[in-house]
Amino acid sequence: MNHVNQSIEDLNEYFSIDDVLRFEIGEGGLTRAVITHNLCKGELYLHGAHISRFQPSGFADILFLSSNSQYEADQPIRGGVPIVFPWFGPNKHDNNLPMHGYARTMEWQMARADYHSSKLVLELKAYIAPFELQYFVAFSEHLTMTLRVNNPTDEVHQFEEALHTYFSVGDITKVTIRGLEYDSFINKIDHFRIHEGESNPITITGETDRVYIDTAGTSEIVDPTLRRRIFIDKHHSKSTVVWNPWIDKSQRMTDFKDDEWKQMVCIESANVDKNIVQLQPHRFHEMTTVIRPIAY
Ligand SMILES: O=P(O)(O)OC[C@H]1O[C@H](O)[C@H](O)[C@@H](O)[C@@H]1O
Repeated sequence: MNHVNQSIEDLNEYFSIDDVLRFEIGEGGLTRAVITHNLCKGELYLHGAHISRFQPSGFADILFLSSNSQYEADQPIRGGVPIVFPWFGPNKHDNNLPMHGYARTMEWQMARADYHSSKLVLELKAYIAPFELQYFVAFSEHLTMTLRVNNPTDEVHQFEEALHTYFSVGDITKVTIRGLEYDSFINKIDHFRIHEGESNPITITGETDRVYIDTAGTSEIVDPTLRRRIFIDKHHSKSTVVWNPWIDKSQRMTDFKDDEWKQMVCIESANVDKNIVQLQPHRFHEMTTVIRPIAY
């Protein structure tokens, strides 16, 4: 189909699947896919290819979504999984460019929807010069996200990327994050100084904004309040970002409620800073994250 203007009618005609996938107008008039199958419920906005909901059967929502989120065409949605691309944080050459790049505020195009073996796979596409992007999202008992970046040019190009996943937690002060012990990190709230890794799992006791470089392993959120663990597996992601704005920053964020820091933590699968990707001509790079909740 023509991927330029995708109306709700066109999207439903080409991609809807009975009792599994439909398209509708969501918050702020933005188009979203609604996923309902026997293993999970989900939502994905074409604005930013932004997953705003993932709720496997038997669990409360896995993703945090701010009740103050704006849902405006030029703003990122606050919560869910914003895609950070092609730079992380402020642009290093031009401060007027948007924080975290263009991907999270542009309109993505639906390219494919397949349902088999209780797994719904959506493919979305976008173009951010000089890159062609494909985003594969599989909704099942797990949530699997793969960002594929293609370099169709004859030159090497570099980019940073992150799947900036907001996790919903029962009480952030009781949560521990495992899997990053002994790894040193860039501490953004301490003038970007390198801090040595700690032997204990991470606990959040204040504003936290850490970039772990060369960390390719699985992380785990242990949430005794919601009685669940969430495993975060990664492939071809060498950086991990841990973020919670805590009290003061929450009050400064207009699209975030003052007390919502208690109910969320971001664990971001990424390739940033020294792990920036140098993409050779006519090659692609794929970064995958799998979100696996387990009750306990
Ligand atoms: O407010 P945003 O542009 O969505 O950024 C939210 C956060 O994203 C990342 O986690 C960065 O490390 C933080 O420094 C930033 O505050």
